[in-house]
Amino acid sequence: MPMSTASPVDRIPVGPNLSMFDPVFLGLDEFGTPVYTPLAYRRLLIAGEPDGGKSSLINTATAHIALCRDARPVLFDGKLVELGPWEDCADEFVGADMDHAITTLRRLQTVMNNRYAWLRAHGRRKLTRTDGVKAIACIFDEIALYATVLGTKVQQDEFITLFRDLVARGRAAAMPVIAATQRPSIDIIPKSLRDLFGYRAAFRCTSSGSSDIILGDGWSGAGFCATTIKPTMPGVCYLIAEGGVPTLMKVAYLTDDDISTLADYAAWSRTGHRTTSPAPPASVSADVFAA
Ligand SMILES: Nc1ncnc2c1ncn2[C@@H]1O[C@H](COP(=O)(O)OP(=O)(O)OP(=O)(O)O)[C@@H](O)[C@H]1O
Repeated sequence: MPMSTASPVDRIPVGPNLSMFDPVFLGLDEFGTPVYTPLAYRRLLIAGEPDGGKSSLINTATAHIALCRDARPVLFDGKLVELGPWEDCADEFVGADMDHAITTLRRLQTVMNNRYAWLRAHGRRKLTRTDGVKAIACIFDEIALYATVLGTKVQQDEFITLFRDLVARGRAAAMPVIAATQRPSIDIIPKSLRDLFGYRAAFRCTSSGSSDIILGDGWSGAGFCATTIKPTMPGVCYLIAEGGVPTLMKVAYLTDDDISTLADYAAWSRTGHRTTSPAPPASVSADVFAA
């Protein structure tokens, strides 16, 4: 059968078996070693000044999640443009709408409670790959918008309470959280919330205090400070993992074209509908996406 005209789908290697429980390639460390982390049980905080490269990390993670058969992405993006390309891959996409944000968080809390009830009934402590339950990956960009700008004070407080509960309890229920902010300040990321994130990425900061708010107290004094990342080094961050030492790394970069191509493919593999053209090429069999 002749190949159909080249389309975005043709350029993507078919990978129908990606799993939320597989390690995700995030980038390279300063020695050129690939940095991988599984996301299924992670809470990842991404913070730093504007233009530091937070979007590249959030998009790299979102791309993996969108391509996983066992993941259900729930996206919050008050700015609409960061996660917007992935909307067709998401179970729920929340924009600059506080009512929608709170309703969605309440639904997530209910699902989380149900998952905990199931775990308890089965004498288990956490969901695993073999349970056949999909991970619900909750991705927020930018949290400050929901926590301080949109809606009323009462709504912002409810948002923060529900968000904190999701971050605190989501892990065992296979409901990982990835949250980004360009405001690494104590009012947006109080220590009690920061410490719930086992993984934290500090992109360029303008003060050692901001860097410590992300990485943890004392790291700037120990020589790990995101103020040393120059404006000419977008995509470079310090990544700290539970109990470890911050690693300087450069995150993988997806161009806007890469993102739209991947999102198109992921949307088609999930829904049968393309985001940018009507049908997948005949050269790609739908069988490879069977559960
Ligand atoms: N990993 C990377 N490699 C190379 N260039 C990068 C990388 N990440 C980001 N950049 C460059 O830096 C620019 C700003 O990056 P990005 O939009 O991700 O920053 P940001 O921290 O998300 O900013 P904002 O907070 O304003 O959304 C990008 O347009 C891109 O040109």
